[in-house]
Amino acid sequence: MEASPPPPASASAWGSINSGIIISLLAVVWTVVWNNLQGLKLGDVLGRHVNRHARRLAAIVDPYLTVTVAEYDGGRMKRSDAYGEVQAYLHRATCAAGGGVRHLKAEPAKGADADALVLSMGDGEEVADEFRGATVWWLAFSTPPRDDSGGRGGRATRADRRFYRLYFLERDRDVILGEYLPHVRRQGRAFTVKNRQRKLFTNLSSDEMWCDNVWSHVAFEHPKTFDTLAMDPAKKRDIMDDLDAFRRGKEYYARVGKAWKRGYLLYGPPGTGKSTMIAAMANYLNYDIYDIELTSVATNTSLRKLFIETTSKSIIVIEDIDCSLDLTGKRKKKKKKSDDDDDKNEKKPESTEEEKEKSKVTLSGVLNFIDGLWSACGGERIIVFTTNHVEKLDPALIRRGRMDKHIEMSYCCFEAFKFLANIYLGVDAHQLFDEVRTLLGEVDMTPADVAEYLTPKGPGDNADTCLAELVRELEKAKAKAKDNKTM
Ligand SMILES: Nc1ncnc2c1ncn2[C@@H]1O[C@H](COP(=O)(O)OP(=O)(O)OP(=O)(O)O)[C@@H](O)[C@H]1O
Ligand SMILES: [Mg+2]
Repeated sequence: MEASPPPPASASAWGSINSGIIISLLAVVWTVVWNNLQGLKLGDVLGRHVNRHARRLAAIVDPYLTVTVAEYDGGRMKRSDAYGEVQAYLHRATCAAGGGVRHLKAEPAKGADADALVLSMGDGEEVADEFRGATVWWLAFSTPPRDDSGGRGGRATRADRRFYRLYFLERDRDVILGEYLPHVRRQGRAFTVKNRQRKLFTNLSSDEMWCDNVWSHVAFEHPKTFDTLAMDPAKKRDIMDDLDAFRRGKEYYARVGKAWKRGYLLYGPPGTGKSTMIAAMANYLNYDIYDIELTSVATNTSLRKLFIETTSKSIIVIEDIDCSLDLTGKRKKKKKKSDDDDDKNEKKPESTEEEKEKSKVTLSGVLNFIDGLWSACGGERIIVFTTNHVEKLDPALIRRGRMDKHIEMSYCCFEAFKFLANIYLGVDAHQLFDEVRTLLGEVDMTPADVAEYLTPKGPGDNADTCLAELVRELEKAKAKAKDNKTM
């Protein structure tokens, strides 16, 4: 049986009345002296203490209830979300000067900052909190690991089992259970999102997977934002508005009965900024990125598992969807025996021997992943596909409802060029701008190439030399295009 922790000192209604009163009086005297030293008014201090001790005495006739939040509940290997949320909620009170917590626990922060520590209450520490006139106390405690698991069960059974226990008065039951606890979870989540180190996840191949781990991650620190992404300003605004509407759309999606997710298809030639756009979207929304390498996903079942293990507030990306698998418009062709029991009734795409080797995920597996029943779990996810060849994709894959917004990433227009010139060279106007405008109207050049020519390469390079080089390259491209036409 789990060892029961001592009740919180502040909630010591079960202590003897006499010692309670003596301790209370001593506490009042000490605090009055201390606060007078700090310059506070005697009346205020006395008033506060009388209130607090009156509450404690009231607790003698009004018993306490408790709610315990475990870090790992049951045999689960995944840390409980509720525990993390309570820990985050209590973070400020734990670290606050004068908050009463003297012993803190420190763990290395998972993220890019190697020096950062996550601080939480040490064992036996408690903090008080107020909510709608009710006082509650949170106590942190842990118990030794269970030794009946025979070494099974991963992290949950090898380390101390940690808990938070909430104490509150019977009379506050409704407000605490109905309002305070949801409030703690919401606030804890908001704190975590605000302070978290965003992550870029990639799926592990089936040989690398262990336990329930299907993703590995690094800190996501891509510098690209919408402020440095060159594209038609109206189009950029439209995308940002769309993302804003999605982020705020929880009630809307619930009202119309749709899962809270949105699909974006980014298509266009190489170097037009599709991957860059994904980074800008993640930075704008403050979401994590799950980058799925589809060729290392063994089966449709594994794909579903990957999806289930993603968290909300994330962008799930499949780059170059046309190259990852043979998903291109062959759904209705001949039916083959499936590698995966789950896929028995699916029509597999026709593919070469080599593709069959690696492509065990089918088109219908991907369709299910995007909008099957499981895709509704969790919510607040964006799914992004990128491709260089939109015309090759099966229409079912990219129809509205699956890929809700189709964004063409195109060759560099004059507006995008001006934007890049400003970022790379700090110029808004130049005598070569007119020439660049004419040439960009005649030849196709990607923003990636334009950005490269506008990047100063040495100490002698400046706006004049970089723009002159860009004009030269545009002229070369124009001549080449002309030659190709006449051939
Ligand atoms: N619209 C753009 N604005 C600013 N920089 C851009 C833009 N497009 C491309 N770049 C720059 O060009 C480089 C390549 O872009 P990116 O990788 O996003 O292209 P892509 O469309 O994803 O190409 P691919 O189809 O080959 O994956 C990036 O380093 C990026 O900085
Ligand atoms: Mg790319």
